[in-house]
Amino acid sequence: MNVDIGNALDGDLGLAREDLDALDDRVADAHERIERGRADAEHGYAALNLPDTCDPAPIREAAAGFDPDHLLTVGIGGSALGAATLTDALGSRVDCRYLDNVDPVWVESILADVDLSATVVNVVSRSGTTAETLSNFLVVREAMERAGVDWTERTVVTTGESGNLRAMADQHDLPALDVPDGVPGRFSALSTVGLFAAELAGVDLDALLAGAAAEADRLAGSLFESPAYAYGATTYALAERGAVTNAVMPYAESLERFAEWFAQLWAESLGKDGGGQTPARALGATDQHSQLQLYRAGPADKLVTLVRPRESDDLAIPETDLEGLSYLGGSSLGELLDAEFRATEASLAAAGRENVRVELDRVDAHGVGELLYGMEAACVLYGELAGVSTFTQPAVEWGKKAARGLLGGGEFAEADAVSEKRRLEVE
Ligand SMILES: O=P(O)(O)OC[C@H]1O[C@H](O)[C@H](O)[C@@H](O)[C@@H]1O
Repeated sequence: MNVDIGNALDGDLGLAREDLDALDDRVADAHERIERGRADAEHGYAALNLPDTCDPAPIREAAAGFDPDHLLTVGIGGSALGAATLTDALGSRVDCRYLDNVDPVWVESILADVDLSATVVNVVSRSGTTAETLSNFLVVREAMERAGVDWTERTVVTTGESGNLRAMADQHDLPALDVPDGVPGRFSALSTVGLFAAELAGVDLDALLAGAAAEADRLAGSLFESPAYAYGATTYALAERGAVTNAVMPYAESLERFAEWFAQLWAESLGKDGGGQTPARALGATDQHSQLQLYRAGPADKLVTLVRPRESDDLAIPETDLEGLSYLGGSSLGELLDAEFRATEASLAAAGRENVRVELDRVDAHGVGELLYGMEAACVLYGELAGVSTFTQPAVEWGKKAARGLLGGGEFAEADAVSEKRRLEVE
């Protein structure tokens, strides 16, 4: 992963090179803290050891013997987005669907769309208790029974040591993959959680983990020596100066889901104690024709992260005799995308709007391994600099308890707040 922070300097928010030089001492301290956490495999920090600790063998073993047309991953948040990011970015020989919502109309349409007798189900929940995931799984299970498919023959469970899912896997003797200790969901893409889908999809897991390992090797006690820390420190420094939004704009359709994965990573990890940075999802070049107006001319309270592969396959634009379009003929869609990327970057900079360029060599397993690991390390560094508890999500838990209380799943004070809702209806 290559990070260019030049356009983050001397813009409207006033971040100067000297500020980053001054911040670098704190980056060194934070790096030491992160390395200590990794050495002790502390909760959260253990995720940054996955390139070494993740063993693809049990994942391959769980996937062997299946040759499905469809893979239905049932999970939510960190138990779906990592896998979805990998299979979207790297392509799949299997039709991958992600049941990560409980919209009944949508769930029903997916179930109607796949051949359940040619489907593998991977039900993923670290806690084994998430209501959306377990409910969806019960629905899928019943649909399989109705279709005369033995779901126990086609289900692989990925979960923690205990919980409802673990109990079900034991009861029905289902193949089960362990979610590694100390790895929160949003940091688990490079573990059993993300890699079962990737394996079935045909992704080269060794190359993916090698890419992550290469990025891990670049972590160092200075932001000027580590692309991941350059990104984490710069986004933190800009947030301190008022960049409350971070618009992540990949220039590759295959990385659109990456922006969604990034949004959970950034929001749940850093949105604490009144601080954080709101992740916005954009796509280049498409959103140049929608959101870019705001990013260039709206409030000076954001940064734009432009992400792209340095190389990719290309498609020629045919010659044309249409006057005014001749400049396009003989060029290629790749050249056009590249020009759009650089033009957007320049247009933001010319308006004083901070932006950061993140590049990978190609959207391949190695490059995506680098990118995901790099962003996780950047996030952990930002969390250290901001002094927040990066690996918890108490605000999310609050809502989960309220919903559970409403559904009669126990007594939760949080559910009382629902009846206290203020109303001012206009009909
Ligand atoms: O894997 P699970 O335990 O089912 O959790 C799935 C998701 O649910 C929660 O609401 C958390 O906020 C997420 O961080 C987590 O990834």
